[in-house]
Amino acid sequence: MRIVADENIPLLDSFFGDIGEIDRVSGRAMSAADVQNADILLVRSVTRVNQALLEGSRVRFVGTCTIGTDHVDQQWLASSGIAFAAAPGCNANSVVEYVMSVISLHAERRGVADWTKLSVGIVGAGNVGGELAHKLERLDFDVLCCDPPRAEREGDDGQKFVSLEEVMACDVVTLHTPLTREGEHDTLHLFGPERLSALREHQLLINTSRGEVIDSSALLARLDEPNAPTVVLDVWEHEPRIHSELLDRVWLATPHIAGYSLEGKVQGSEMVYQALSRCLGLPARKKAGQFLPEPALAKLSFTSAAEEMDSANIAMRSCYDPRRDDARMRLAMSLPAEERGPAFDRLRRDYPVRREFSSVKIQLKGTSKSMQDTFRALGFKLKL
Ligand SMILES: NC(=O)C1=CN([C@@H]2O[C@H](COP(=O)(O)OP(=O)(O)OC[C@H]3O[C@@H](n4cnc5c(N)ncnc54)[C@H](O)[C@@H]3O)[C@@H](O)[C@H]2O)C=CC1
Ligand SMILES: O=C(O)C(=O)[C@H](O)COP(=O)(O)O
Repeated sequence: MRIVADENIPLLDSFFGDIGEIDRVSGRAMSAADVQNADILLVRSVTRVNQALLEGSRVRFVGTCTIGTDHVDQQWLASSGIAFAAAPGCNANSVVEYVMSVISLHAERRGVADWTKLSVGIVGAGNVGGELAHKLERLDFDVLCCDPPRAEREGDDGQKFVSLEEVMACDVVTLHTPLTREGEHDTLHLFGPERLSALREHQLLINTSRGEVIDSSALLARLDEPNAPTVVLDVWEHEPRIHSELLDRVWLATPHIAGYSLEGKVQGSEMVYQALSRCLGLPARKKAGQFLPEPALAKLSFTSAAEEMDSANIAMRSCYDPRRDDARMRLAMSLPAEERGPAFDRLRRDYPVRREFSSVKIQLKGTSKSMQDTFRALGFKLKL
């Protein structure tokens, strides 16, 4: 069995080595010639998987080790009898931790002593948005969610959803929809000139969904106007060749790495390994957890002298500080124009190991119940 795989998929040998012979290729540059003699194709989000790539090949299974599937023509795969699997939810927690870290930095920057006083509006309440809402509610934030497809499916029996306009009145507006180009609720340029003009100076707009959910020319124009909102972008139109003027105008800019915790990436590989094993009728005994190394930061300790929010900020930022990704991104994007695309991809290929909050044990000595609840809600393990 011949497997062609994006070289950036972690643990290829560990998960897939005994299923077939693996050829590693660049996901971004993958061509029809690369996959011609493959039986199995494993990708991440940067490979367009469609008729042009696969027609005439032997490929019978395609797996993407990502949540998003907008790069895959699933209709064509189904009509060609090619099995397909994605990794829903694999890196949802990583994105949630990115957003929580951004919100905590924003609160500090704005002089908001209690970050839970910021209302948060979530657009798209699936695996990422739903988990984010859950964590924020546990922390006592006011959260509003807009998800018309879920609202229609679940009716009055489900969770309460509000309109996009209501969500857009929140202090923080964060986008977690898939990129869809057709249908009643398509999201391509969901945030165009009109919606962007409704956002005000005190508001924070975060996009970790797909770049094309925001019209970047309209955003650029809006950011040049008075009373523009603060913007954080992890995803960009036309990656890896991003709009560098936009980069100059956003507060935090990161190279599509919100989902890049080690846990998230390895779970993506595991979920596709499970799906492929099912498809081939093989036992699937390997688990992501067995391959995760010991974290560099294993323990943090706070005493009764620790202040709740300061301690939570220290803990979150010791695990993950988006400002470091922003600094690396700005440095890379200061290269000459023709070198920026490859530099964007290098930032992603060579991404440093980032562990999730759950990898750190927090020791709390004589601290309040409220402080313990905060750490638990953030996802840290407690050692009392
Ligand atoms: N920046 C990054 O590193 C990452 C980005 N992503 C992106 O985040 C997206 C969301 O991920 P999940 O939550 O796991 O997906 P999901 O499929 O579980 O949830 C998406 C939700 O958006 C809702 N939705 C669809 N159209 C909508 C609209 N017009 N308005 C409001 N809600 C709408 C859906 O009903 C669904 O509940 C992915 O599709 C992917 O594009 C995912 C992982 C990492
Ligand atoms: O899972 C998704 O969806 C994502 O956006 C991934 O985190 C993107 O990672 P790559 O596939 O581009 O490595």
